[in-house]
Amino acid sequence: MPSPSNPSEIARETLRLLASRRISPSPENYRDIYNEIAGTSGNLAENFPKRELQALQTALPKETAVQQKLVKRFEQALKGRNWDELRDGIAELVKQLANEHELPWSDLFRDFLRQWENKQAGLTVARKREAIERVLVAAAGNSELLFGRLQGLVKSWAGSAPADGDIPLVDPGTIAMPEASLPLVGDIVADSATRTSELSSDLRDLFAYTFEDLVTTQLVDEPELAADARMLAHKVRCATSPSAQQGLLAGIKRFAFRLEILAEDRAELRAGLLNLLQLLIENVGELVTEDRWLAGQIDIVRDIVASPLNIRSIGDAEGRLKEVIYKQSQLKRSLNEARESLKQMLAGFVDHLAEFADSTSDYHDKIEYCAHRISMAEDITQLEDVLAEVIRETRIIQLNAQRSRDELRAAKQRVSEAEARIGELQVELDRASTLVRHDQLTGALNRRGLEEAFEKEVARAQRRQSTLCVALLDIDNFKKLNDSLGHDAGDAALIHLATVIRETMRPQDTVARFGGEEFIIVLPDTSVGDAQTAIVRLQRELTRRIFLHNNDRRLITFSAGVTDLQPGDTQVSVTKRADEAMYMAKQSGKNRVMIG
Ligand SMILES: Nc1nc2c(ncn2[C@@H]2O[C@H](COP(=O)(O)OP(=O)(O)OP(=O)(O)O)[C@@H](O)[C@H]2O)c(=O)[nH]1
Repeated sequence: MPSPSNPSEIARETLRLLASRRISPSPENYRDIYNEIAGTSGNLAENFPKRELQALQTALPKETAVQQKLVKRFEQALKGRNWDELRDGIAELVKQLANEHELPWSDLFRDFLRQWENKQAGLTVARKREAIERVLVAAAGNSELLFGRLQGLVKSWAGSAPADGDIPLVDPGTIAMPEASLPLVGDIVADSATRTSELSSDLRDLFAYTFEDLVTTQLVDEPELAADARMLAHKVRCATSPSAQQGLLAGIKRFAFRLEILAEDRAELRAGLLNLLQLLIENVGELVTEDRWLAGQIDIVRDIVASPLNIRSIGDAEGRLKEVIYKQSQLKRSLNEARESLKQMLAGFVDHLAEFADSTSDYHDKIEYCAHRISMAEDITQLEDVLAEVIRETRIIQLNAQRSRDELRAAKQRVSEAEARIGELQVELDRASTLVRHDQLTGALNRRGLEEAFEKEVARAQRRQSTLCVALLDIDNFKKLNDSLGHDAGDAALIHLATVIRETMRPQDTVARFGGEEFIIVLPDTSVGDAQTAIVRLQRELTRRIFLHNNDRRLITFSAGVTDLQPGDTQVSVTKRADEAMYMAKQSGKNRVMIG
């Protein structure tokens, strides 16, 4: 049979063959057999490289709205195997990419440089750098967006009022950048017109440089954060693709948040220090009665400056300083009063002495006159009168002398009473005011001190949205220890426990004596599980550091309740919960820690 030559014959023959070969009449099978009969290859439709084009479509950029639209069009064309649509789509995409490169980067850089070097009121180099960093983060990997944002930024700088005086190019405290190591403006601008395609790489370098060299120098006291900054710098350098840059965003935001917290802490620290210094200066006038007080004050400040600063130690020093100053002023006032009454007594006594001297010289004159009258007397009756006068004058002088002696005795008595009062006052003030916020026996905070510390910790936890735990400890069988070893041994045991607590817990944990043999520990930034673990660790430490009294070894144990601060809690409610948990610990056998 001759081969069919025209399309309708080929079509008919195709249908026949499909039937005789029992092949299902799908469009693909029809097309295959048609090609077979017509002697044509799979040609265009057959060769349509669907898989390759799909891979191409996946790789196409989709950052901007325009790009996304074009990719959509490409996808449609691909679905319909429409070569024409594909061709037009690709052409437009290429054109769009070319347009993107036509963004006037060199103009923008000229303006950028100009505004970078201009001095605007309130804008330091550090601020400008910060703004650039923000733009970089916001437009990571999207050059069109980056262009728009940078342009907006440069315009805002241009719109700022020029600075009157010399604005420092670098904020105080910011490290000056060694010119040789600057990977930024100079290099970028030198050939910005020819290297616009390398823009984001240069800006990445600038970004990494900021993290690695500038941020880390500000984090000498924060090695963990500094290590994170270096890690981020490394990641920024490696993040060449838009998706990698996008992936960096969350990390950078987290880092920025931590920097913000750190800045807040530092501000608080600075304010605390300033308060402390102010307090010292304001009250220096009070520190005149005894030099050792002044030395004590200075010692405290010296200690604070010598040790690593933290908000709690400054708060603690401030509290102690206030108490010392209070005591000092009280003591000074009392001493002044006592001195004043001594002065008055002395003045009174001198008056009496003068009076006494007057009356004695009067007496002498009178006796002399009497002696004269005796020598002139002619009979006994005349002598009687003179003698009576001598006796009268002598009595008067005797009475005067006795009165002066009595007054002298009374004054002496009053002086010794005043002395005793000063002594008592000193002891009383030592007891009452030296440790107003601290328990005198153990040196831990007392209830008042705890109240203040608790308030501060709660405010801090709320501000940072962090957890805060409270543990209440009660020594087990303390009465037995007191009864068997004596009250002094009991006191020594309390001191021992307070010492072990202070040395075992973290510096940021607050320790207070809540009552007789009860202690409270406030644990900031701690989950309730971790707080329980910390208190159990304290129990273990107590078994290691055994209490020794007159060579008598006694194991001190305690039961504890731990709870965390809940929304709406007050110090009373949280302490009550911890107390209930502690009670449960006692009920279930003592020497254990329960969560409330
Ligand atoms: N040495 C000394 N003892 C104190 C002080 N304050 C309270 N105490 C004593 O602590 C004891 C507490 O006894 P209890 O409340 O019966 O408690 P406990 O014997 O520890 O019994 P549990 O708590 O059930 O384990 C009492 O004997 C108080 O006198 C103090 O400052 N010094």
